[in-house]
Amino acid sequence: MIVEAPAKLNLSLRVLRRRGDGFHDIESIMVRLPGLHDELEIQAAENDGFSCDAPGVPTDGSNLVVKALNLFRRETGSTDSWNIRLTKRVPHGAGLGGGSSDAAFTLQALNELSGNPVENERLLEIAGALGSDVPFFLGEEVAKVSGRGEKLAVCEPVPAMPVVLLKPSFGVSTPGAYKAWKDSTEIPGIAYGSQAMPWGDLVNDLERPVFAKHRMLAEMKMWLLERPEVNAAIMSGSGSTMFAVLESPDDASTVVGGALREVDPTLWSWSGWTAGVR
Ligand SMILES: C[C@](O)(CO)[C@H](O)COP(=O)(O)OP(=O)(O)OC[C@H]1O[C@@H](n2ccc(N)nc2=O)[C@H](O)[C@@H]1O
Ligand SMILES: Nc1ncnc2c1ncn2[C@@H]1O[C@H](COP(=O)(O)OP(=O)(O)OP(=O)(O)O)[C@@H](O)[C@H]1O
Repeated sequence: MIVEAPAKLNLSLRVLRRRGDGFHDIESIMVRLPGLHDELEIQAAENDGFSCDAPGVPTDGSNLVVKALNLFRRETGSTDSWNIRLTKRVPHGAGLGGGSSDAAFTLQALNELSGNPVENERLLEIAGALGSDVPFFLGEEVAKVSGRGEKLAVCEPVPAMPVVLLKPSFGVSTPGAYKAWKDSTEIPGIAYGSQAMPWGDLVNDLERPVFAKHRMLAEMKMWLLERPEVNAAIMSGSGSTMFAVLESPDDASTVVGGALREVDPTLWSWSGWTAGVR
């Protein structure tokens, strides 16, 4: 079975409060990027096997795909063995939920290949144990997420939008971003507030802690906001990816070319459409 595991963007990310368990309650509108996805090849085998082609992504038991397999087996008592090959296309440490998506789609595929022994509700609980972004990938392509990330709700229609993603060579630690959130301060002159879109606000409360540590991300955001082709620009998740909502998909190469020339020639970039109402 070949499975695509898409990335996600946070169109809005509000951090509400720190919880007693060390996590934070959030409210976020999350959207998949169907065109930017990892690929999982899952086959029945004599013995378990896992391979991954990307440098910097663990291939041992700490990989979220292996963790998903182990949790699925513990849940079902299944003795089946699987060989899983992961081809990474979503950069990691990027705020794009790459590993989380891999875990969710591994869970879903194993359940299907095993005759659906695990009910959806229980699958969501297992997903939540794998990580806060994992449950989102078992639901709709656009969803309102709350709690730690395990509560999914239907959200108002969001249009599919043309976007450009730009990521510097460094990643951002998600735990570090949340840890720094409460006491972080704003850099003067940087726009942190929400940007009004026809369907709602683009805003990310983790920009404040992350920009305090990585000023170039703040400067990249301001550079994007000054471009006539860009309607809005914001960081996704805990970063380091910044994304711009474009006036037209035809402007993508102009924006990317300008960023490579004027911001950072080593930027990773991707352009395409978010999921949503066409
Ligand atoms: C930033 C987002 O990606 C936005 O979608 C998510 O909130 C984070 O999702 P994730 O990377 O799957 O996060 P997890 O792997 O569950 O948690 C990593 C660490 O981030 C912090 N964390 C995560 C989620 C959350 N709601 N509050 C937190 O404080 C915790 O220190 C946690 O130990
Ligand atoms: N299958 C996987 N793909 C990518 N990273 C993985 C995977 N399994 C474990 N990891 C580890 O988990 C870390 C975070 O992975 P992931 O890509 O989900 O986070 P992210 O891109 O920062 O997304 P977000 O910040 O939105 O959660 C990686 O830096 C890597 O070390």
